[in-house]
Amino acid sequence: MVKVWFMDDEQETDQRLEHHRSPPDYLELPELYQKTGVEYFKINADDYQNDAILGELRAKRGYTYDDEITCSEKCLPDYANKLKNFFTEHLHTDEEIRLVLDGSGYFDVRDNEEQWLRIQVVKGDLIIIPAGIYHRFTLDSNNFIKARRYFVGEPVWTPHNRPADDLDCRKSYLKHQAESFVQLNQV
Ligand SMILES: CSCCC(=O)/C(O)=C/O
Ligand SMILES: [Fe+2]
Repeated sequence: MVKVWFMDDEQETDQRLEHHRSPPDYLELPELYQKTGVEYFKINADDYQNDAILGELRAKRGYTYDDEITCSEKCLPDYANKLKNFFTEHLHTDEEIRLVLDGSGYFDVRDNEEQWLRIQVVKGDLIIIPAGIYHRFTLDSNNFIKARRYFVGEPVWTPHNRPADDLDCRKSYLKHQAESFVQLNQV
């Protein structure tokens, strides 16, 4: 099962370590969604083409493009540079959808109080990172992940490094999160 935790503030040690707080402070998935809008689904990675949850997601959200990315020193062209860019805090104008087929890694997302939440993804985890949220990605100490990427229309992978607060997608994201917070607190 996917694990999510608040990160420590340690910046001198290896980004591939777990970076837990002391004591470790975990979040459940509903809390992750409330704080960030990140969505999570469990998929059968060995037979993802026939997975009903993925099929429904693809139809409902209109994913028309998919491909595969393998991040390892051997498989990823310009490995060091790409990993450096993945770990630079950024956002995208579209959702980032990743299904892990093999290996593992960490997606870090900023919560509503600017704290880093670390999402550990392993085989079968599908996450949807909303457009406009600041995030980053790193391999863990296994140095290997293979994932499928999904997109609506022609894929745009461009990362907008922080600060990117003037982008419409950032404003929409913040508005959506603020409205969800109000709704939640009215119940
Ligand atoms: C496991 S996919 C590599 C990371 C990536 O594509 C990305 O955009 C990170 O923010
Ligand atoms: Fe990204």
